[in-house]
Amino acid sequence: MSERTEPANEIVTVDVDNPAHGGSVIARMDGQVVFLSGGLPGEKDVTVALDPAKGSNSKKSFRTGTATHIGKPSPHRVEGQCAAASLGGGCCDLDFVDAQGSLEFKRDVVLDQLRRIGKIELDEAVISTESLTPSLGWRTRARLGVDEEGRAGVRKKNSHEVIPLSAATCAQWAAGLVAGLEEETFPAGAEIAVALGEQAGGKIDGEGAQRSVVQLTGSRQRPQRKVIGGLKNVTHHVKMGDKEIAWDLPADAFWQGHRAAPEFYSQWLRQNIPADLGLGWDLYGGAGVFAAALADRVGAMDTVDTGSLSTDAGKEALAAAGIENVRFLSGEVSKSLDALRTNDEENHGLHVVVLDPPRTGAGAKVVERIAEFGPRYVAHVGCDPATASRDLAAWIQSGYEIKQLTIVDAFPLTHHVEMLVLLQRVGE
Ligand SMILES: C[S@@+](CC[C@H](N)C(=O)[O-])C[C@H]1O[C@@H](n2cnc3c(N)ncnc32)[C@H](O)[C@@H]1O
Repeated sequence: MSERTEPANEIVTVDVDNPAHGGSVIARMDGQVVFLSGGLPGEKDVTVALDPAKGSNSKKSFRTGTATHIGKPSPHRVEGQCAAASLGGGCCDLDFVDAQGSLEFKRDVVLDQLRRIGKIELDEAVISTESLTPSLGWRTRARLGVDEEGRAGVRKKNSHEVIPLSAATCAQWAAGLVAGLEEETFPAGAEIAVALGEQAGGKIDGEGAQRSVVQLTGSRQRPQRKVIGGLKNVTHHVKMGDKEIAWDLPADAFWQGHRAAPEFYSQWLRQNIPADLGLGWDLYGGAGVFAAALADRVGAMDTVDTGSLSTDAGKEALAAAGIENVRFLSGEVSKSLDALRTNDEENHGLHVVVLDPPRTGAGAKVVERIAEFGPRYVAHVGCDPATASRDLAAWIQSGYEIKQLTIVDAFPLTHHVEMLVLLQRVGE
């Protein structure tokens, strides 16, 4: 029997146009669009190894490929900064661009998705951008895969294969996050959640940093969890106005990825949402960070989330901070809306809704349902430009207008981006 050989990659040279959603960039080749990874906007004479045009790809008007040599690099190009990504890790797909280039890349993607998906064209005056710092070592929580030999590490891109910690670590991780774990063995196929405690502003405690390591086995939806190292919970401190609030959270509970994010987002909310409001809702509220940020701006607040670990931590944190006007509910947002209060104790109605859905977005139906309750202000936080654009279009269709869009590079080294959007009911 003859051996099957893989077809050799076709090599072409292109100039890069604009960035695309998902971290690739777009070039054109004889009128055909090429989505290529490893390139930056404006780069010229880029050598591309095209992926074989097979299956559905061959029938479509686009090809995919990888940049292998850059003739005329972007002024924003830097040496790859992540050791794990250089070995194929699925973590840092944009580790070869500086902070300014990263922010411009993400701004272009967000505005493009708003135009294409949301049919939304914004006035420059309502758009602002921000890069969270630091741009390296910004993550104090991570999830590691475990290989057949029991070694923990970064999963390869689109694969279950693991790059063991002894071979490489990820440049997103704060110093000390995974220290010593390269010498331990874990059950094959488990997931390891690890977290470090932080002071206000995301500053890490240095040598004395608290750490928690939680092993997750079994199904992804309902894993068996076991604290296998350090503390049961680590503490995150967030400054809000003249208060500093402390959250004690397990390593596997949701907390914003960038260590400066909770404080930045809280300040943004406090700057953009006026005081003296009636009722508020904090939907997909996690541990109630946004509810806490607005607690002194509203009469009362209801927050809803499916995650019981963060809900429990939120209840404790707000009680310890003396915040008494926030009520935590566990459940799916779509099924909980009718159970939420519609007035505060002084009979003021629903004035503000904050929603921070997962990457899939809230969905047009949920947005339309919330809009029926008629809040004056909506703060929509979206971590996927495509689904957020769809949700924002639904807000506009439901009678709201965008007053402010802040595009935040909250996930440096990756293509991910956060959108903080303030909407107001038309006529308010
Ligand atoms: C991006 S996080 C926002 C967390 C929160 N705003 C914070 O800053 O901590 C999304 C949250 O949505 C929750 N979630 C996901 N799907 C949900 C749903 N259908 N209904 C309610 N909560 C959901 C997750 O548990 C997670 O806490």
